[in-house]
Parts: sequence; C-alpha cells; structure tokens
Amino acid sequence: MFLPLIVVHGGAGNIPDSRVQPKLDGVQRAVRCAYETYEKTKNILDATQAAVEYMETDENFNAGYGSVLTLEGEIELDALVVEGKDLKAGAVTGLRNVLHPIAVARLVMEKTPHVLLSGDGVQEFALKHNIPTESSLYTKDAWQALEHFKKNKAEPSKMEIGSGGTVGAIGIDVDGHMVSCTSTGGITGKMKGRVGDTPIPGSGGYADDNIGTVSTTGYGDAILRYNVAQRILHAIELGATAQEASEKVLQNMLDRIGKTAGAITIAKDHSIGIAFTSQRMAWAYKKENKIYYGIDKDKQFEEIF
Ligand SMILES: NC(=O)C[C@H](N)C(=O)O
Repeated sequence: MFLPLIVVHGGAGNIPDSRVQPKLDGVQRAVRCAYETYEKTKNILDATQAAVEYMETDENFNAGYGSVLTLEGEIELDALVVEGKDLKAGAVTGLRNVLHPIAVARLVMEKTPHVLLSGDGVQEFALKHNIPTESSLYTKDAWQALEHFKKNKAEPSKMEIGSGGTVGAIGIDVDGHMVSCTSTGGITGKMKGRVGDTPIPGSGGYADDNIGTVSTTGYGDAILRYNVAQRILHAIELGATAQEASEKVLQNMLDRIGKTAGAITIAKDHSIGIAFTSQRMAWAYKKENKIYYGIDKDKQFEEIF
C-alpha cells in the first residue's frame, strides 16, 4: 500500500539570493503543516489546503499576505482547487482583502454549481461564508517590486525580483485520490482585472485520479496559452514519467513561446516530477522519514522529518 504523498512549490522565477533561505524554510514548513493536518483529518484536500494556507500567511511567497501588486498598487488574488476523483474544481479571480483565497476557491467547488467566481460576486460570496476581511496583505517588498517595475518599464515576466512566488500543493492519498491547490497574487505590474493561469483548470493546475495531479507557476500568460497542466497530464497518459512529462512540456513552452515556468507533478503510480525552466523554483516533499527540498537546479537537500 502507498503512503499519502504531498508535494509543494513556492513559485518559479528570478528569486534573489536574499529570498533563498526564507523560501526553503517556508516550503518545508508548508509540508509539515500538510502532514499535521493529514494526521488529524485523513483528508488529502485538507492537507494540501493547509500547506497553501501556511504559504499564504508567509510574506516570502506571492500569495495572500505578501502578494504582488497591480500597476495601480492593488492586490488581486487568484486561486484554484481541483479534485481528481470526480473532476470537481473551484476557483476565484481578482479576489480582494482575503488572506486565504484557497479557502474561498474550495467553497466555490463545494457550495456552488460553478467553477470560477470573479468581481463583486466573489467578494459577496466570501462575505456570505464568513471569510474574514484582511486589509493588510501589503508588504514593503511588494511596493518595492512595483516601483522597480515602473522605473525599469520591466516586462511582467521579469518581476519575480523582490517578490515571492505563487504557491501550490498537490497530493495523493492512500486510495489514490488526487488533489491540486494553487494560490497567487499574480505578477507585479499586471493590469487591473488581468486573469492569469492560476485560477484556470488545465493551466494553473489539474488533477485526475486516472492520470495524475499538477500545480504550475511562472509567467502565467504563457502558461495559459500553453495549457501547461493539461499538457503534462497528457504526456503522462502517453507513457512519460511525471518527471519526463514536466520537463518536456516546460521546455516546449520555452521553445514555442519564449517564457519560463515551473511545475510539480505526481503521477498515479506515485512518481514525482519537479521541473522548472526559470532560474529557480522552491519545492519540498516528504518521503518515508525524510523531507526533501530545493530551489536551484540539480541541487537537493534532505533532512529528517
Ligand atoms: N509567480 C507566478 O507563478 C505567477 C502566476 N503564474 C501568474 O502569472 O499569475
């Protein structure tokens, strides 16, 4: 029998050296939160949600508190939950003043007949479900990143500098049931109302118990155009391992569109894929009594769990 398996990421991009250790610490803590929750509820969605919620409270990640800013200096949050047993999904886009967009995405999945809520509708929905309002999601780093963006007229794709990264957690339980959770503030200097890849099933994430589960991060407009999550699962269906599928699809996206991204993947045989074409991506998972984690290419750390 397989043990439950949870993999997390803390965003792909040009992560500055000063952010490396805080992100490595953060992804490890997220994995620990996930397993603590799994111990209590034996529910893989509760566990992956707990991992994402931890990272939404940690300012070293671009999700919830610490999210990056639009061109006008606002925070507009996107999140997605996909559940691979019945192919259910819930998502939010442009959500404001909420620390845990992932919790609202799950409520959309569980309490409505719809998949994606936006605008006034999503704010009212969150309020109706007693999601607390949070007025201070803003950090100094996020303001600095926006200033830097404006001064340098930088392309949004370069704007991981000084900001965190999108967060994601995927999991498979003892019965082979798979889930995918992803949450983000998007990209620094994005236009008001811009919807990225994260809340779109098949781009920002996906889960299908018959194939595998994926969460993506990186330049979202390209990930959307390339349907990265869905393509990774399709490659697995055609016989690739989780690692091969993740590497190949991200490389193909770079070749076709010229933009970088990262992905974490679990195939239904419990094999893991961790890949990124960006400079860095923080990731972590637990196997037996060890936690494995990393951020740079071809460099992996391990510690007793
Ligand atoms: N850092 C990220 O992963 C950003 C996210 N994919 C977006 O474009 O909204």
